[in-house]
Amino acid sequence: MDINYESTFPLVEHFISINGEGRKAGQLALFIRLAGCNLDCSYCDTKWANKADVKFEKKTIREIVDIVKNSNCKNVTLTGGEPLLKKDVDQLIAAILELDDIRLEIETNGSQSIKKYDDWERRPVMTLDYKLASSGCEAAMNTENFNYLHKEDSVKFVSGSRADLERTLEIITKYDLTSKANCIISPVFGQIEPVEIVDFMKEHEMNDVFLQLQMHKIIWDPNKQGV
Ligand SMILES: C[S@@+](CC[C@H](N)C(=O)[O-])C[C@H]1O[C@@H](n2cnc3c(N)ncnc32)[C@H](O)[C@@H]1O
Ligand SMILES: Nc1nc2[nH]cc(C(=O)O)c2c(=O)[nH]1
Ligand code: SF4
Ligand SMILES: [Mg+2]
Repeated sequence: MDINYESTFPLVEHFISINGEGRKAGQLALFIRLAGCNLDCSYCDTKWANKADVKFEKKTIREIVDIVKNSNCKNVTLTGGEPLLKKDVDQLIAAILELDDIRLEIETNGSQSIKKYDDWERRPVMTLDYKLASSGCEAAMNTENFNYLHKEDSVKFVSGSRADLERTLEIITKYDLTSKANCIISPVFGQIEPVEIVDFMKEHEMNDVFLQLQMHKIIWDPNKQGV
């Protein structure tokens, strides 16, 4: 792929923290957060980054690659907002993957196609949300994406109710998702007790599914930015 290193992206923040979510939870990671989203999930903890008037810095691919190099982090998470919406994001992804020894994860909301990455020689790891009813955005889900999952990818179900958990089970079963990728259930923070999720997993013998709590919201104030 030809990479135009002068292409720019709206960077709202970048920081090093422990990854609080997903299969790399607990490891240090550099987070690169881009502004703007096509969805408006009821529970979104990053609504500020999606506002039309959010403050951002226009950063070129060259500058973002420098941020990655200078971070000395092996894990890099590209998030937002919705990172896959951005024009030329594939060039940004390819440029980061050109660096040695970098594990790149994309946090994506499940509405954007991941098909085109399927045959990349080096491909980022996808953490793909399936938005449930309590998000208000389930209609936007692109289930064709389930055909393009790789084993190291994750499908994340952020659940806020018993109805969300039942739908999670239905979707995992219908698309045989545990055989395709890691399946993760995470509570909508503060909306459902984690024990209710564990009880549901036990009740339905969901042996191949991971429960995940957003670790950064336990370590720091849940509303703190930049962690
Ligand atoms: C802020 S989103 C950005 C990436 C992308 N837009 C998405 O939704 O996957 C990153 C992750 O945070 C999760 N998230 C957002 N608000 C949350 C909340 N209140 N409780 C639990 N998870 C939340 C999302 O579901 C998503 O998995
Ligand atoms: N510590 C920490 N881990 C995270 N993993 C995914 C995040 C995200 O917002 O995409 C996130 C985040 O915002 N903070
Ligand atoms: S898709 Fe992600 S960033 Fe967009 S509103 Fe939902 S949780 Fe927030
Ligand atoms: Mg977050």
